[in-house]
Amino acid sequence: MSTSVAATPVVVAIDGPSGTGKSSTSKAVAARMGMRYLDTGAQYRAITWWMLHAGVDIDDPRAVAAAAGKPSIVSGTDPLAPSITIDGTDVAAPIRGERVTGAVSAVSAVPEVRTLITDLQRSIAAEADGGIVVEGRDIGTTVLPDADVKIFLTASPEVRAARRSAEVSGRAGAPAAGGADVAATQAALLRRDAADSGRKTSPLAKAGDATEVDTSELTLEQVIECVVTLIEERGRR
Ligand SMILES: Nc1ncnc2c1ncn2[C@@H]1O[C@H](COP(=O)(O)OP(=O)(O)O)[C@@H](O)[C@H]1O
Ligand SMILES: Nc1ccn([C@H]2C[C@H](O)[C@@H](COP(=O)(O)OP(=O)(O)O)O2)c(=O)n1
Repeated sequence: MSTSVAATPVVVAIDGPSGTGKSSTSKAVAARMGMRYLDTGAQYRAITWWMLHAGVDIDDPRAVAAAAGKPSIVSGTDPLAPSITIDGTDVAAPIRGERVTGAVSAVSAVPEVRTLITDLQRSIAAEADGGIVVEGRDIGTTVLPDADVKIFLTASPEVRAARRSAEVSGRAGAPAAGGADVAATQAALLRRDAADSGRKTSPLAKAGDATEVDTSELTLEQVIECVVTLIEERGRR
């Protein structure tokens, strides 16, 4: 098992669409290598939760922009116990609900929201003495363009939808996902991909210098090993 790879803190950017394995891989890699971990999607979800909670019309970009600076988001970066609060409220569970998932692309497309959250992400990364794995959609392209290692995870829409459906139906009290549920999940994923890739400000995109890893046919352990190897190779250069 690997520990720290270099004397200087390593910054790793992991981007890609939903269900490609960003969170699972990033957490495991950070834990194994003694690094911090930042889930930037959770930050966009948290501000979306707050907007909905505060009654902001999320379909009105000017209203979203005007409210964006009001709440305070705090991300805990321990990969074994990541946390997220907004104005002191623990929102780790409610930000995964359908309402937030359906609204997050609209809120995260607003430039004022992105500027505030990007600044927050950069300051968290700058404070991570032992290095950090940051996962999201625009980390390699916009947030941390000088990251030491950049990875772009992909997987087929069918595989991503099956993973998400299994995850949701595995939650306490949830029914097992059938074919129709997987098809609906896939349609929702593709809609969100289109919105996230099509927005004007820092869309979901692979950085030119990122290594693309298709996880469709790989186990989670194989993806983790692949990322650890890429980080170790970077450390030896
Ligand atoms: N390579 C893989 N093989 C099988 N299941 C995976 C793999 N990577 C992730 N998963 C599972 O797929 C689901 C979505 O993974 P997650 O890491 O949340 O993706 P993302 O952060 O890209 O949306 C989780 O239930 C996770 O355990
Ligand atoms: N760096 C990021 C991270 C997430 N977002 C937005 C776009 C995504 O659809 C949402 C939610 O991201 P999240 O990583 O939680 O999504 P999944 O868990 O992969 O479904 O946030 C973003 O715009 N930029």
